[in-house]
Amino acid sequence: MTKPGQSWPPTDTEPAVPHEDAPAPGSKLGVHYSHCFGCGDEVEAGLHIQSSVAEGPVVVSQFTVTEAHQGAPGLAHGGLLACAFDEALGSAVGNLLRKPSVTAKLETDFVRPVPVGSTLHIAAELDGVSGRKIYVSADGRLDAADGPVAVRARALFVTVGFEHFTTHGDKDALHKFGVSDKERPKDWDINP
Ligand SMILES: CCCCCCCCCC(=O)SCCNC(=O)CCNC(=O)[C@H](O)C(C)(C)COP(=O)(O)OP(=O)(O)OC[C@H]1O[C@@H](n2cnc3c(N)ncnc32)[C@H](O)[C@@H]1OP(=O)(O)O
Repeated sequence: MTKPGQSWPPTDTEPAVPHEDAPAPGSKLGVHYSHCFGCGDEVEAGLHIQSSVAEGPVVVSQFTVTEAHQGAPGLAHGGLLACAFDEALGSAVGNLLRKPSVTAKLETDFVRPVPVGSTLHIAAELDGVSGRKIYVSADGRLDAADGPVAVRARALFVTVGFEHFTTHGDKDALHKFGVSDKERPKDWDINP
């Protein structure tokens, strides 16, 4: 992917304009799937990320690091932090554009250690769209929205069809969303 100093997005893009049905700035975003490791409320050791819509094509998320998320003693595991950014970036894409999309590429810069007990404030912004490709980036700041940057991330999401989840996913779990083998629910316009 891009290296520091290279342009981002890496290709010509159109502005990422939020969908007319996207939640308004200030809206809290709920759990998109209760078993999601990033936001799900039924995953005890999950990240329990909470997100809301901000001004601009931006979603802000908070993630508090617990002992379940350690790599070194008292410090967050880098892979866990990447996971938090995947969720925060995906939440911006899914909720603002309302197109089912999956992460194709995720790049993280770990700028400073993130201790257990600290809360990362992640601001994810849609940077542009090129066909099915959606470019999005985020900063994660320690313990306050204006705290020091601890992690930065950039990602490419690719919009997929309904069949991505029905073909590759768990059909029984999808039935929870009212998905049959043939029919897509009318309101199923973001990721399950
Ligand atoms: C409200 C909802 C909140 C949701 C939050 C959820 C956050 C979590 C999101 C995830 O973690 S999703 C799970 C992790 N990701 C995956 O499992 C995706 C696995 N990969 C795939 O399924 C396919 O590779 C993929 C759908 C991404 C692309 O396959 P396709 O066959 O549909 O498309 P194609 O390979 O033609 O790629 C489309 C475009 O993207 C480009 N592309 C794809 N992968 C790329 C890559 N890795 N790097 C750069 N470009 C890439 C590709 O070159 C092409 O560019 P062009 O249109 O310009 O030709």
